[in-house]
Amino acid sequence: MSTTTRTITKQELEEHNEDNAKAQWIVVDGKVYDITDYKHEHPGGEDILLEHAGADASEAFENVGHSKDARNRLKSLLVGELAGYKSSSSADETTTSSSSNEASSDSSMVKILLAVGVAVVLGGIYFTKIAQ
Ligand code: HEM
Repeated sequence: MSTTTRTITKQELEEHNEDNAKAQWIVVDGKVYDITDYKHEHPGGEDILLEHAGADASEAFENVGHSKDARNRLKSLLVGELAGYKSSSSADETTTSSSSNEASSDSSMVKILLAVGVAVVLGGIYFTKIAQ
């Protein structure tokens, strides 16, 4: 049985570069994929995959506009997740995860409290003016 949820350090990833005769890995969107066997089958060629071995290929992968088929193929090559991965694209700003939803609901609570505070102050000023 393979362990698909393994966490891979940047150092471990970098060791699996094109000079590693045993296994080469690439990263797409924070996930590490084993291209050792797949590189021979890749329709875009072996060299282009090896160029990104041991590194993040997210941008290159997206730029090609790979099909759904290609994305499905990725799943079968998964080794694990890259530790401490931060997306270099802005894609994660538009696709909200449940954790960022929590964070944004926190900040909208602060906005509501601020709005109520401002309303109370303005109301207070208004009524003191009226009372004069
Ligand atoms: C393990 C990761 C990758 C997988 C599984 C993969 C898979 C595929 C597949 C299935 C195709 C055929 C077209 C399609 O279905 O979209 C393809 C084409 C292509 N791939 Fe990848 N790819 C990977 C990574 C990359 C990377 C990192 C590059 C770097 C630029 C790349 C460059 C290309 C190019 C240029 C083509 C077009 C080939 C042509 O139409 O002549 N691929 N890839």
